[in-house]
Parts: sequence; C-alpha cells; structure tokens
Amino acid sequence: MAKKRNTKTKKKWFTTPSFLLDERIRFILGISSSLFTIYLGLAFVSFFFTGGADQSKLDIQLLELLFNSGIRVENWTGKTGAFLSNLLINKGFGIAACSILYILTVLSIRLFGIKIQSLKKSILYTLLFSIWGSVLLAFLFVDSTSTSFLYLGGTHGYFISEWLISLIGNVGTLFIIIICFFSLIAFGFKNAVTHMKKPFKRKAKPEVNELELDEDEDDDAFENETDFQDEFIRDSIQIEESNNKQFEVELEEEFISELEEEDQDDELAINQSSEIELDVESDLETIPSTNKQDNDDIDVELTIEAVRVKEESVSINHAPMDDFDPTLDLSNYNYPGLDLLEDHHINNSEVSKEELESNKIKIVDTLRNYKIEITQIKATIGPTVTLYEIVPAPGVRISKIKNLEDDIALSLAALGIRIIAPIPGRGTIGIEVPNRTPEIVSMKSIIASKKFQESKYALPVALGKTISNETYTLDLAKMPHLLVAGATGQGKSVGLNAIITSLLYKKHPSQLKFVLIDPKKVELNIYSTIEKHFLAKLPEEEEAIITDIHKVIATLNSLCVEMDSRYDLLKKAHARNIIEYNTKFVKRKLNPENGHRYLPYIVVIIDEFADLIMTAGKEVETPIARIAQLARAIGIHMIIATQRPSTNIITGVIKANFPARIAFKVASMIDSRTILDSPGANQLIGRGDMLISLGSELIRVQCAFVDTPEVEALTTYIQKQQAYPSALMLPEYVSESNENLAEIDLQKRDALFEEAARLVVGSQQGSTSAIQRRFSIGYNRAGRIVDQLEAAGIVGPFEGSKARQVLISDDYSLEKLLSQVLA
Ligand SMILES: Nc1ncnc2c1ncn2[C@@H]1O[C@H](COP(=O)(O)OP(=O)(O)OP(=O)(O)O)[C@@H](O)[C@H]1O
Repeated sequence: MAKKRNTKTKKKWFTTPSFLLDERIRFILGISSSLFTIYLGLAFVSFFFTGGADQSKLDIQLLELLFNSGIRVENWTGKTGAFLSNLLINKGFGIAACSILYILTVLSIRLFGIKIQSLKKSILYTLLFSIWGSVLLAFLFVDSTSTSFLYLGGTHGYFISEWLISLIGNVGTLFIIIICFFSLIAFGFKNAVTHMKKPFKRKAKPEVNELELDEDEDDDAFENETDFQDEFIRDSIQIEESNNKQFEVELEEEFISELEEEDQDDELAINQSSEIELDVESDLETIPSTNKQDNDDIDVELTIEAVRVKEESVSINHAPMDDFDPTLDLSNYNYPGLDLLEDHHINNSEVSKEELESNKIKIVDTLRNYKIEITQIKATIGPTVTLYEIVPAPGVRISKIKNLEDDIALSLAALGIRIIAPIPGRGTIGIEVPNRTPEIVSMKSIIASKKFQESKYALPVALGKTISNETYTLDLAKMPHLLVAGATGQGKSVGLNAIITSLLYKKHPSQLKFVLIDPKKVELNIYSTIEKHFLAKLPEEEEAIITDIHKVIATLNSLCVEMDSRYDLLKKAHARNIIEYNTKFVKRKLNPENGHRYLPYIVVIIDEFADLIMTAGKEVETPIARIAQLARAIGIHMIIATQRPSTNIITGVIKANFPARIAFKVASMIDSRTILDSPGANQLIGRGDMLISLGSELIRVQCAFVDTPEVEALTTYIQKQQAYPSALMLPEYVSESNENLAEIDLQKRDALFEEAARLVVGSQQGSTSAIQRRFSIGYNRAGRIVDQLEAAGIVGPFEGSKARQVLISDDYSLEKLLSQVLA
C-alpha cells in the first residue's frame, strides 16, 4: 500500500511559449480561438449545402479568389470559409475533417484555463481518427464522387484507399481498416481491450490458484481502505491477470489519484471518461449482477463493473483541473519592493591600507616577542572585522599562538580579537581584528543580493555578511530550528527582524504563517498589522501576538495538535514531508473532501524565552522540545531567543533540540559555552556581530541591520493589501485532563478545591489563570482544580480562549453543593 508510485520525470512534448503565461494574452487568444471554431463550424455546415454552387469558384487561383471582390460565393462565411471548407473537406479528409472543430474546442477551453482534456492526446487521437475515417468513407463511398461535389472521404481518403485497393484488393483494404479501428480503440481507451475481450472471456475460467491467493492477500492488506479501493485492487488483479504486486499497487494508487482529481495529462482513458461511462451503463443493464461469494472463482467482469461505476461518478463531478495554486486566494498580492528598505551603509568608510599595515606590524611584532615566526600573512577585510590569516614557520605549536589572544589584543589596543587556530580546511591560523570604523550591513543590500534573490530555499533567511563580505543565507527549513542568544543590546532584536524581514520578502501569505510569542510585549508588536496576512493564532483570541504566559502554553500545545494532525495528513497522503505533501496537493492528487489542505510553513518565534521558562518551566519546555523534535517534516520551525544565556534557561533538553544556534556578544566565556558549546561569543564586538553554529561549523557573520521604521514600512505595505478574513486559526487545544472528565474522582480532590470554588463563585470568573495567581500555584495544578470544579458542576466546560461559565450563581447554592460533594 505504501509503495510509492514510480516518479519518473517525463519530458514535456511542448513547452509553453512565455507570452502564453500572460493571462490577458491567453484570454484574448481563447476568445479568438472560440470564435474561429464557430466560424469554421458554420463554414463546414454551409459547405454541405452550398459547396456544389461554389465549386467552380473554388477551383480558381487562391490569390485571385481572395482578392477579387467581384467573385462572390454562396457559403455563409464568405470566400475564406468556402476555401477552408473545400481545403479541409474535399481536398483533405472529407467529413472526418470536422474533427478539427473538436481540437479547436479543446484548445479554446484550455486557453481559458479550464482543462477538460489532455490537449496532446486530443490532437493525436483526433488526427489519427480523421485519417482512418477519411480512408473508411472513401472506401465505402468510392462511387459517390461522380454524383456529388462532396468527397465524403476527401482527396486524402480516396488516394489512400485507391492505393490500398490496388495493392491488396478490396478485402485486404477492409481488413486494414478494421485493424486500424481496433488499434485506435485499444490505444485510445484504457481497458478497452478488456471490454472487447469480455464476450469471449465470459465463460473462460481464470487461473484459480494464483488469483485467489492474490485476492486474499490484498483483501487483508487493504482491509482498512474503503470498499471501493478493495474493489479496485481486485480489478487490477483481474484486468492484468497477473500476480505482480508492484503493478497492482501502482494501478491502485493511480486510481485513487484519479478519484482525487488528479491532473490526468498522461491518461487518455480518464479523459475519455464519457465513453467509459457509456460502456459501463450498457454493461450494467445487460449483465445481471452476480454475487461474488456464490462463486468460488473470481468473477472478473463483475468487479470491474463495480469499479467503473464508482469511477463514473467521480469523473463527472470532478473534471481534471490545472494545478492548484495556493497563492490564488490573494492573487493580487504584491511582494514588497526594495524601496521600503534603506541604504544604511552610505556613511560606511573603508578600511584604510594604513590601518591594515599597522595591524599587520603589530601582530608580527607581538608574535616575534614570543619567538613565533610566521612565513605568510594575508588580510581579508570584512564588514566589521578583518581576518589576518597567518602561516606560522615550521615547528611552531598552534596552541602557543592561541594562548596569545590577550597579548595580541593588548598590542592592537582592540577588543573583540578572536584567534581561530587552525582555520578548518585552510591550514592557516586566523586572527580576527575589529575594524576601526565598522560597516553597517544594510538589509537592503542583503535582500538585493543575487544569492538571496535566486535562493531556492524553502524558508530563505538572509542574515548578513561573512568575514569575506559574502551574503550569508540559511534555509530555516533545514535548520530546522534556531536558538538565538546574546546579552542585551547586542543586536538580537535586529537579528530577529532580519530573519522575519527576509521571509516576508520571499514568501506569499498563503505559504507562511508566523506564531509570534513576545512576553516582553514590545519587540514583536510591530508585526500585529500583518495578522491577516502572515500570522496564526488561537481561535477567538483577540491579539495575534501572544504575550500572556497561559496563552503561550495553550498556543504551544495547540501547535502540538497541529503537528499531530499534519502528521496524520502526511500519512494518509503517503508523503514523507511537507514538500512532498504540498506537491501532491498542488497537483490535485489529494482531495480536500478527505481533510487534505495546503499546508503553509509555520515559523514560531519566541522573543525572550527566559521569561517563559522561569514562570512556566516544564509546561513550556515540554511542548517546545516536542515540536523541536518532531516538527521538521511537517513544516513547523521554531526560533527562540533569549538575553539570558544561562544553563537554567538554555537547558540540556533545549540544547539537544536546537542544533543551529546564533550567539551575539555575551558577557563571559561561560555564556558563550552555554550557547555554542565553545568560547568566542564573548570576544565579539557587539552591534550585530555574531557567531553562527551549525553543528560543527562556527561562522562569524555581521548581522544585517534593519531599523524599526523600515520594518514598519514593510508591514504597512503588506497590511494595505487584500488580506485573508482572519489570521490562520490554530487548532483548539483541550488539556488532556479535560478529556478524562468522567474519571475525575472528587474524593481525591485538590486541597485547594473548596477555596478555589469559593473564589470562582465569588468572582463569577472561571479562569484557570485567576486560580493560579490567587493561590500562587502552577498552571497544571490550577488546570486540575478547574477540571475538578467542572466535574462538581461548578463551572462549565472548556470554551477555547474564553473563560469558563460559572454555573453556580451565589454562595448559598455553592455551600449546598459543596456539602453534597464533600459528604
Ligand atoms: N546588525 C547591526 N548593525 C548595526 N547596528 C546594530 C545591529 N544590530 C544592533 N545594532 C545596534 O544595537 C542596538 C541594539 O540592538 P537590539 O535592539 O537588537 O539589541 P537586543 O540584543 O535585542 O537588546 P534587548 O535584548 O535589550 O532587546 C540597535 O539599536 C542598533 O543601534
């Protein structure tokens, strides 16, 4: 069942010219083509009546016919219509030439963007049919040419049939025509051979042993599928009379795909559904239904018919369509332009030759003081630091140079010197020295860079520039999550804005949603205006930017629910990850009626993760770890940021699940180790200077600078455009304890139960957070008490983000109820 369809890429027989990609041109061409079809149709019809009268005029030279206005014809569509009809019918394929109208109709409809048939197959089979038809008609009505102006088989038909008759005689020609007929049917219609063989096979017994075995196996294997799929599997066994399992599975998948409105470009049989349906209807009328269980042998025909009936209803209701385009919901959405961003580096000054030279001398001298000779030194100027790469003389111990970090810093009188000894893969030792006037790397230059613009990443993030001035981009989808830490004021918020900005520049609102968690309440608020375009939130939640700790817990758990439901969808679709799933969905291989939906990426950003861990501990750590462990394949990615890089915040669980980390400048080497598992972040110079650790790699990057007014301009630009009616709704999260309401034993109620009941009734507020605050207890315990209150009938059921209804209106009723409960 889970076997994959063979996904060979097929070469396109025809590539659409670029001008046809313009919808307006397609529309105009569609109208023109439709009107031309009608015109030609009228010309043909008229030709049958007026062709005789016009014949003499049609024999004159074409140019004269067309340009001599003195010549008039009877044909309703004028000389052009008369000429075309004569050319296609009499000089071409006879009456069979009318089939060109069919091709033109399919083409016109296709130009309007509606795909009812495969154009390739329509053209091919219609042309073959015309050739065959013209030969047949010419053969049958060979004498009619002498009595009528109309050549029923056209000149082509007469020529071929005359030639065949001379070659193989009348009988031979008839046989050739019959062979061609069956060939056309056999190749043109799927399963046509089976249907044609039906009358002969009716009494023939299938090879019982093999087939019975296969059928049993398949019944077991697919017992959880619908009856209809079972039928199909039997169908595939019997049609092919083969026990080749692989092939059955392929057929079955193909069929399910058809059900789900697959774009059947390559399957003429499905395109010809009306013929199949006709076939089936007549079969059903004539063949009495046979109970399969009555017969020990497999009834080939009966099962095939059952399948066809199902196929019929599906193919009528869901004609194959073009690929689904998720961006069509907001088809007028304009991606933001570069003009919204600013050029911050206008005042940037370059590192002078003199600065480089003096640094070089100081480095060489300091090393010499410690008896370390170098053979080579090379400088690479970065935006904020310059990397001096040195090759030490043979015999120098690398650790010796490494230990001189402080001495070199002293002699250069500069902070933020970092020694990389050795530079991996280069065979040199690097000394990073901050530039006297650091350059600001503007977000604009990074977004405009070729690397970012041409990036094919699923979630492209442009972070800044490396030490060699290259644009540094990452695919967040591959990370798959990111931990960002750094002391306050070192560029973390700017870094988060750079990440969000780059995603906003590349993604359509249908493809990406952010869940923004901001306990500090100020950092991410700027994005609230793009709620209906790019944000996701809990149902009935007013604010899309989550600031309340309880809502954070509910949101994280809701993301876990979303994660589980996405996994179910992937499983149902036999897709391994979101990309495969969405590709199938876009190709219309997944039916929305079966719960399938286009899955946008969800990027969860938590700014100040420390606040959450401090207040809710495990309650946030557990869902974060769960999402981090599992969410990669289903397109949920997390970025968590903190300015407190201590081990009680960045716990082992968090670290284990966030292999990709960014460190801005931190106060101590210990902090650096906590974030990156190595020192270095303590030697950064701040203001966006950062170290990115991707597993084993450690890269120094100057973060792109994007200022608040720029982000505002960007969000305003997006906000002004057509939006979805609301933010993406995350699934409602119902706490687990709630589900087991029936199992709650009030005899084992919480010690605070009574007090909580009085609080709730007194304040007429059934909120978990109120209980939590009032009694200074954890969220879980407060949740359990509320569940017990519900079980006792004091509060109503969970209602999403709204507070629960209080069912007891006064203290008297409460005391009465409590006396019963406590008894
Ligand atoms: N990439 C950068 N390039 C140039 N300057 C920067 C960059 N990033 C930050 N800065 C400067 O540093 C200041 C502080 O940055 P930011 O607000 O991002 O710090 P932070 O780490 O988020 O601080 P906090 O944790 O207190 O919010 C900015 O106002 C800006 O002047």
